[in-house]
Amino acid sequence: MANPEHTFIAIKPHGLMGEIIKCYEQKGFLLVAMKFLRAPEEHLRQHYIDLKDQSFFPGLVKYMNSGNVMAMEHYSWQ
Ligand SMILES: Nc1ncnc2c1ncn2[C@@H]1O[C@H](COP(=O)(O)OP(=O)(O)OP(=O)(O)O)[C@@H](O)[C@H]1O
Ligand SMILES: CC(C)=CCC/C(C)=C/CC/C(C)=C/COP(=O)(O)OP(=O)(O)O
Repeated sequence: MANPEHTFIAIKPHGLMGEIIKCYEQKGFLLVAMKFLRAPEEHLRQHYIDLKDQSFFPGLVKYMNSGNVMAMEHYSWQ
């Protein structure tokens, strides 16, 4: 099998984590690593750097930093 594509997916939990993960699995994304953590503000600023000039950027960083996220790595094959 060809080398897999690696995809990062972060979910901000609202009680539907299982359903959301299942949707990705059904689309062929294989969950290979997951970690529940609070993303540091500076990390989020860098992650969303493309959006830094958008009006919602400060709110986005604040929201994503306001509690834990489920950070996941998935493999998929074309
Ligand atoms: N118009 C908007 N108003 C408010 N928040 C937005 C808006 N557009 C994007 N966002 C927030 O910014 C986040 C990142 O947006 P982005 O366009 O980078 O999408 P993405 O799903 O992370 O895609 P990709 O990983 O391909 O960049 C979204 O998950 C959403 O929370
Ligand atoms: C929305 C968004 C951008 C979220 C980012 C969240 C974030 C900071 C994810 C980092 C995950 C990571 C590399 C963990 C390392 O775990 P490890 O077990 O390999 O190493 P460690 O536990 O020894 O540090």
